[in-house]
Amino acid sequence: MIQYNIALIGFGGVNRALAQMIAENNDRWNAELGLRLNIVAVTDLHLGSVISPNGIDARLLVETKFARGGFAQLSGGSAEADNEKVIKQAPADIVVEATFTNPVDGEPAISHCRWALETGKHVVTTNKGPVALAAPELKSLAARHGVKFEYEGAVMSGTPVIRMAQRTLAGAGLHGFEGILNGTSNFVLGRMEGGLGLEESIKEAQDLGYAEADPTADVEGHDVRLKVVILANELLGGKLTPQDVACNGISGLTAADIDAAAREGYRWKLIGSASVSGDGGIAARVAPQRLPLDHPLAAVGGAVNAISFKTDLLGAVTVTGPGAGRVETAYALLSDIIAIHQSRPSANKKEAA
Ligand SMILES: NC(=O)C1=CN([C@@H]2O[C@H](COP(=O)(O)OP(=O)(O)OC[C@H]3O[C@@H](n4cnc5c(N)ncnc54)[C@H](O)[C@@H]3O)[C@@H](O)[C@H]2O)C=CC1
Ligand SMILES: N[C@@H](CC=O)C(=O)O
Repeated sequence: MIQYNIALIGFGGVNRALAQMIAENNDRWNAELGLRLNIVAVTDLHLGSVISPNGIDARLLVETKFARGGFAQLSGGSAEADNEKVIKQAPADIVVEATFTNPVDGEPAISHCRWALETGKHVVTTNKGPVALAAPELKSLAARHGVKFEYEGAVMSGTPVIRMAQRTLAGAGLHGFEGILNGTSNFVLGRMEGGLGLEESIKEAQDLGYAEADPTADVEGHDVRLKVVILANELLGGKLTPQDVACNGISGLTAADIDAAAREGYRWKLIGSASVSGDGGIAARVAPQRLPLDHPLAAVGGAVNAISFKTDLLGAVTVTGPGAGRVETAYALLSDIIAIHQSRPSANKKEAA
């Protein structure tokens, strides 16, 4: 059995859900995978920070109602969120970055990842900022320090599309994709079809843990734009920045637009897409589209996402699954940790034997 010490950066919906999973599943993971997770540090802008080399009881972390600065009441705790100290000094093997996504410059999450990798710690993250805006730098930093930078949850939450496409569509001639890549806007469109207003629908998505800290990023398409950049760069060999992706969200759609589409046998969906063009460039965009009801993406409802990969050998390969949610996204972090566990040299030696 291998025990991984982990540091949680940000203690909002996703990292709390991961702590809850740890409280409930360590014994099963040990039996099935030969690993256990031990939380040795947590830091959060509002709650403060705590380092405890022997481990913090995951159940106590999720069950305690901490007030602002409340980590000060824990042994080794402080009311200040000293992220740099926690990331550099905590005895963690893996840093779990789940602070807010900053779509403009990716900070402070990019710095969090840099500090971790530079001090020889693996990083797993659901934060789209570092992946969309600094992946080449962070991957090369990871390689130089012999650690991993993993980010499956940055696109489609717990639905494993990045690793799946990289590994199982290799050689199929992937040349493009289109998909529903934002759970909040898809949920909101569905609620508006049912007669609810935009603001009330967004509020529901927030309560369910789907929306970004600033939900403008969801409804204006900025979140999908980051995901399109990530997929185009990871899977199509692009070097896109968000500025390369034309972007329109759903905030301009009115109840009348939605009703008219329904009467005419269509449904509005926010679609992110990219394709390799004849000259080898990549054309990418985010825009609401009116899809006929028999289109494969038209039936995808709620916070579910779907992506259709366009390949030479298989035609379209469509994957659908959760696109947002606290537990769903925490699962992506777990899947990254398992990927790190399974890629360790001794695991590979065992497989080869
Ligand atoms: N909730 C979801 O369905 C999904 C979320 N994500 C991404 O995962 C990340 C976390 O999401 P949630 O947990 O839902 O967000 P959240 O808003 O519930 O939690 C973020 C936490 O980070 C803390 N934080 C913000 N800035 C900080 C800083 N500088 N230092 C320390 N703590 C800081 C906040 O106090 C908050 O507790 C975000 O980047 C989000 O875009 C990705 C996929 C799905
Ligand atoms: N706010 C995002 C969360 C996942 O990336 C969404 O709704 O899809």
